[in-house]
Amino acid sequence: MGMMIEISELVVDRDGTRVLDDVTAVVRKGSVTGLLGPSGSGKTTLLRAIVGVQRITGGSVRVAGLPAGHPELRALIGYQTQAPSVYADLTVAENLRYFASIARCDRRRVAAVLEDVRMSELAGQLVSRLSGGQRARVSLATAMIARPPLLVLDEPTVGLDPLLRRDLWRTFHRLAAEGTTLLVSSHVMDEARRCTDLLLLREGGLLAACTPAELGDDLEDAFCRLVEGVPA
Ligand SMILES: Nc1ncnc2c1ncn2[C@@H]1O[C@H](COP(=O)(O)OP(=O)(O)OP(=O)(O)O)[C@@H](O)[C@H]1O
Repeated sequence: MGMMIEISELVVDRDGTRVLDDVTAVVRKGSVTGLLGPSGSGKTTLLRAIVGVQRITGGSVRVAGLPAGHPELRALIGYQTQAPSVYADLTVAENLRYFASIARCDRRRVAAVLEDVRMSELAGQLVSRLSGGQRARVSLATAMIARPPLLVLDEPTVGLDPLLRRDLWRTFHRLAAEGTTLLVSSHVMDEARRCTDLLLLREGGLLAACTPAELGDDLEDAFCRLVEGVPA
């Protein structure tokens, strides 16, 4: 299996502070890779570097064989930031139709993607009248509308109840089975179990690249030990 993302000796400084320090990692095509780490460990910054919106100090980031930020990558990557990026004064469906037209994709995708995020019943609702979790799901749907081969999702399950969370992870795996690569950040260690591959960050450094099975049964404990540098 080929690599969708190749990160080599990546260094990022933000406002004079080293935020990522010598990160080398890969994301396999077709994987559901979890990017996990405590708050402030650099997850968002790493995702930004992959999407090509982060100035980097050193090293390299390549996506589908091209340098991150290359114009050709724009159509290949769906990015969901932590801040829901949808229009409050439009309905759910209007938002999706708008993003579909920008991405020049078939409007018939709107119904399918709303079903994916379990928002079909609220299609006619104004976004300003949605809950935070519902708004986040509309935002996720906009990232998925054009069926990009790579989805980069920054904490997509924050604020969702367990059922929705489970549904979304099922959707992620269905997309992966259809050939999409997903890179999903989370600070909830429990979600690590749902990933095929894991990248663990601590204080801007890559702590481990492994599978959930390699961490053992008690993920929370394994993670704390890794972060604290305690031998298992
Ligand atoms: N715009 C910025 N300018 C300077 N430093 C920043 C900026 N944004 C974030 N940082 C710093 O970079 C470090 C990593 O932040 P980042 O947002 O990448 O972490 P994170 O792991 O995504 O955290 P969280 O889970 O809380 O979102 C933090 O120490 C943060 O203070």
